[in-house]
Amino acid sequence: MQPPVISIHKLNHYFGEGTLRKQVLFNINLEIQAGEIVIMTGPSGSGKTTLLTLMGGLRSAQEGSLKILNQEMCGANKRQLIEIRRNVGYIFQAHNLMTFLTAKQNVRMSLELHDEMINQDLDAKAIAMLKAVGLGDRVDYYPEKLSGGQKQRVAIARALISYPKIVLADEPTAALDKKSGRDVVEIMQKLVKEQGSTILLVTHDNRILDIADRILYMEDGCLVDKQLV
Ligand SMILES: Nc1ncnc2c1ncn2[C@@H]1O[C@H](COP(=O)(O)OP(=O)(O)OP(=O)(O)O)[C@@H](O)[C@H]1O
Repeated sequence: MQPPVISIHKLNHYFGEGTLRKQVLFNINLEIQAGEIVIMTGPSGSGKTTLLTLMGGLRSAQEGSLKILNQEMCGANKRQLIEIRRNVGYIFQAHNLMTFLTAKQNVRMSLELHDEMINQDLDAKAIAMLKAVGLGDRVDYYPEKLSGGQKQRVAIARALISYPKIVLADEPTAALDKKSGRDVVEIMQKLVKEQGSTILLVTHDNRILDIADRILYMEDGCLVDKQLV
């Protein structure tokens, strides 16, 4: 059997220094296998985003063990964090598209960061990915000419075009109406299953819980067992 994509053991995390130091994650234990769709939910301030950013190598783990693709992130240096991020696709609530680039250029840009892509037809790859998210007729549009759902689909195309092993999504439907939110998560679900990626999605949106293989519930910095569906 393959090792888990993410393996967390007795993880604690703190913000602040000295007397202001505050513990926000408490004894987190978690394993996520390749190909799983995992949704994490729970009250505001419970620590979901903090855990997500640790799992994406966006901040370094302080105490306990956090392995991403078998690489220990606890005490990792900047170079190791950057290295691991190459395997992760990020999708945020605010899609963070570059307003001065078209949909195609936004998607293409994420491939330009990969050395092995030099000499490949990046435009063709970006267009194919935009088609996969249903935006084949919008490749040359600037973000301001796209709806919220369309912008989020560009963000998905941008995150998935490099076939990341791990996809992290933080509230990807928060700014969307019911129909667009549903479309967006179904596209994500389909593509990550096709690519064999693992997805971890943080949400308050109860309407999308059914796409998950597993639901985690976070409360006061702890992962708790709770039957949700
Ligand atoms: N950079 C930071 N510095 C200090 N405290 C922080 C920082 N980021 C988060 N916190 C605190 O850590 C705790 C967990 O925050 P986090 O954003 O992880 O929660 P969350 O469950 O994602 O909340 P939400 O659902 O509202 O996004 C909160 O008490 C928050 O105030």
